[in-house]
Amino acid sequence: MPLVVSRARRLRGVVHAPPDKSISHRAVILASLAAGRSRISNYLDGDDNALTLEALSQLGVAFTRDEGEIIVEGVGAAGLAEAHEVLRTGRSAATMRFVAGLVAPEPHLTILSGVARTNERPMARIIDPLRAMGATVLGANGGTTPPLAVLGGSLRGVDWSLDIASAEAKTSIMLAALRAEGPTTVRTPLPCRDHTERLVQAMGVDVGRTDPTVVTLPGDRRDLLPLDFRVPGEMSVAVYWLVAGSVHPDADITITDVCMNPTRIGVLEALTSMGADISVVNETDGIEPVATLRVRSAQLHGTTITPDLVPRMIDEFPGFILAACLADGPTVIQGAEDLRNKKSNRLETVAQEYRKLGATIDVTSDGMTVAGGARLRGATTDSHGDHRLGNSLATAGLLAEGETVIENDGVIAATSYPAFIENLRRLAS
Ligand SMILES: O=C(O)C1=C[C@@H](OP(=O)(O)O)[C@@H](O)[C@H](O)C1
Ligand SMILES: C=C(OP(=O)(O)O)C(=O)O
Repeated sequence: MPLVVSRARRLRGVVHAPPDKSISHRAVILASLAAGRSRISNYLDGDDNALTLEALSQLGVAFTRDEGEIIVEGVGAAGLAEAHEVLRTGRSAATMRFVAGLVAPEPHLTILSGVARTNERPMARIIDPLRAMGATVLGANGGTTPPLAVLGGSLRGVDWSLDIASAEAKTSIMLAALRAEGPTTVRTPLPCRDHTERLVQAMGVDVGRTDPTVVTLPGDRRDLLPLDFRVPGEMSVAVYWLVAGSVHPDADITITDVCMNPTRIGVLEALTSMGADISVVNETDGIEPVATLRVRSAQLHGTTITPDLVPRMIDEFPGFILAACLADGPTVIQGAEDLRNKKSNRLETVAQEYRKLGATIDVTSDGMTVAGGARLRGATTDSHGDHRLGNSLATAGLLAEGETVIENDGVIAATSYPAFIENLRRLAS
């Protein structure tokens, strides 16, 4: 059913950020390799994360689940079982990339297949390094896209330079490297999310991190220590309220439990540079830092997002661009060409859908120019099956005149934010 959102008279209240999708994937995958029982609490109840659990179960990992808490029985030195059916990865590229790296050190055949858009997403970034480590990995389109077939075995460590700052590719290589012979080094052109590094370190591995773009793992088939970990809330969904709270003329919103990992807070830097009034309170540290954010109405002005900031706000663009549409003056986004490779082609789909609401956006080869100063009017829009676009369009509906309709195939609630619609209605009431 399409979601219909009307302009909010004001936006007030406290919302709790739902669990981080990326960290949820990583926590259960790493726990499956531990020698013993791990406890992961606040696991995201979303479609992508359910597929990661389904894949682990097919690989012989036992777990029990009670609401958001998952007890994972790690396989340790015994290793994973061979899956007898294709592992379904649905719309989740993270599941496909991570599980391919996880199974590569096993002498097993694993087939991974997604749906529709996922089967167009680039996989050479994991296929090439996993092959260099000794796995046989096949993909469609000359070894560049899903479905994937991984025939694993004994791997050797590599020194691999990714030509894109992809944390999913880095994690895929790191998962293979944990059980390879000898050390592995992964280099990225810019710093990108480091959740895997933090969790692996907490599980007893000596992670070498002298530079934020380089990570080294020792390899040599070590067991990981079990994990007792609570997944923090996600910045990439807090962004909807940070943007709505900034650009709505009568707003005061508090968002609790937001992960403040420095590799994820680029959008705070971007919004603050545009004049946003966002305060960070109660910051606590742990494997991941967490804080409460309070945002109040402010007049935003356009900015330039330079390539170095892009990986640190990569999933926030669909929401951030709404702020750019309503700021005074133009915003230029550079170095963001990989947005074409997400759950939708986010340069094209985001521009196309905000234009329907009255925004002026020129897409460039590596980003876009957003004119700013838009007067948004409700229209019928489409999420293109991409939760972050769907949730951003619903957020735009709070600011546009009249009614905004979002065709969304259920993704608005199902992928990353089960309570999104309830939270949106409550803030606007
Ligand atoms: O590491 C991760 O969990 C993710 C990294 C990013 O993808 P890339 O690695 O493709 O940039 C991001 O867009 C994705 O939603 C999750
Ligand atoms: C791109 C995303 O996820 P994935 O790469 O796992 O499909 C996302 O959720 O924004």
